[in-house]
Formats: sequence, structure tokens, C-alpha cells
Amino acid sequence: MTNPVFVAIDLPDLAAARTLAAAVAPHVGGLKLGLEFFCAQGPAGVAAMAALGLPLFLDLKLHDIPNTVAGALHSLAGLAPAIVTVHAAGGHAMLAAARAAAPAATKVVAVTVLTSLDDGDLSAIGVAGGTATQVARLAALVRAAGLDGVVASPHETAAVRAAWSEALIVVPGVRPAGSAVGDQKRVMTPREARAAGASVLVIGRPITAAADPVAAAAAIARDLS
Ligand SMILES: O=c1ccn([C@@H]2O[C@H](COP(=O)(O)O)[C@@H](O)[C@H]2O)c(=O)[nH]1
Repeated sequence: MTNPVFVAIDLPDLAAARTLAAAVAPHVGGLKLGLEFFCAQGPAGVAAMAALGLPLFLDLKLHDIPNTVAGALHSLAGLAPAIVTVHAAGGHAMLAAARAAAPAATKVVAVTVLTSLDDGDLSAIGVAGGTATQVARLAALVRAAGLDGVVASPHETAAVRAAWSEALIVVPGVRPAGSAVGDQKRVMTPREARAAGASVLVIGRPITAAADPVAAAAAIARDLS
């Protein structure tokens, strides 16, 4: 089985990010770079991380008008990320424009409901029906727009998988037993998330903030194997 874990390297410093990524590389399936890294290091930093040789997931959560998102994806094309994210709430036209603008080899997946939100948070921003309903609604929209899959929490993964069998389901909010939950609200263990049907497990702080990140990554890989 390919290792489904993409470690979230949420650091602003290139040297620190490279050192950490190189250390855990034997125990993960890929690297996820997000806004903290990209805003500090830009495309050149991403290219330097790509040189480590692992598949790269560029988690920029693009959310703008279709023309602007398409332009952003054209600008990123030279980095050839394995996976890139946009926000499903951008709507059908934006999602379709994103897929059309990305290289064919790049999987474009859309964030449904952030794993840091719960039903109360959705209600506070005017979304009725709760997280499960909203994820299902947005996953259907994402599929209709021709994307490769979604980002969802482990709690909605089985339902998304049942409705969309070939989806790439990217799952953050993953916490090994005993790990601090932090700002995440919809979590499960790596093994539970995988059993629910996750394609990719995004794991950051349980590895990167561990006293021994290599041991933490190795333990997760062992648990999943
Ligand atoms: O809904 C989402 C979408 C993206 N993320 C990103 O995943 C990692 C999670 O890091 P942890 O340290 O394991 O909490 C982080 O980079 C987020 O930007 C998410 O958590 N939820």
C-alpha cells in the first residue's frame, strides 16, 4: 500500500522546512505546503521543496472569480504540483475554470467545510443544515464541475465515498490517539480516517510539533500498514 500521509509542513523558514521534510520523508507519502510556507517563500521555495523528490500538495485554497483562479493556476503550472486546492464555495464556474487551467497531471480538489468548523460555526455564517449536509451538497457541486475530489473531514468521508466512489478524498483533521486536537473540530485517528475511505491523510502538528517528528511519522506509518 502506498503511504497515504502527506505531512503538512507549516513553517515560514525554508531551511527549517527542508530539514524537517527530509527527516520525515522515509515515513510519509508526500509533502503538503500551505499558505504559511507559500506566503513566506513563494514559488521558488516550493521548487526547492520539490527537489526533495516527494509528491507535492500545494494547499493554497484558491477562492476568487473564475478568471483570477484560472490565472493563478496558470501561474502555478510550472511547479507541477501533484495536488492543488480551491474552495468549493467559489461555485461551479470557478471550479470548472480551475480544473481547465491546471495541468492534466495535477489533481484539483475543493475544500468543502474546513475541519476547524462545526455545526455552530456554519450556523453563525448563515449556513443551515450542519456540516454533513453542507459537505454532501458541496461534494456534489465539485463532482459536477469535473474536479478530481474534495477536502473533507474524517466525519464526512464515508458518506462522500459512498456517493462518489472514484473521488480523491483528502482528509485533514487527523489525530493519532492522545495527540492534541488544537484548532481542529472534526477529527479522527489515521486508521479511522483511512477505514472511512480517505485517499490522502493530511497530518501536520502531530508529526511536526512532536518531540521526535521522525518517530511520530514512523509510528503513524506503522499503524496504517
Ligand atoms: O479543512 C481543512 C483544510 C486544510 N487543512 C490544512 O491541513 C493541515 C492540518 O494540520 P494539522 O497540524 O494536522 O492540524 C493544515 O496545514 C491546514 O491548513 C485543514 O486543517 N483543514
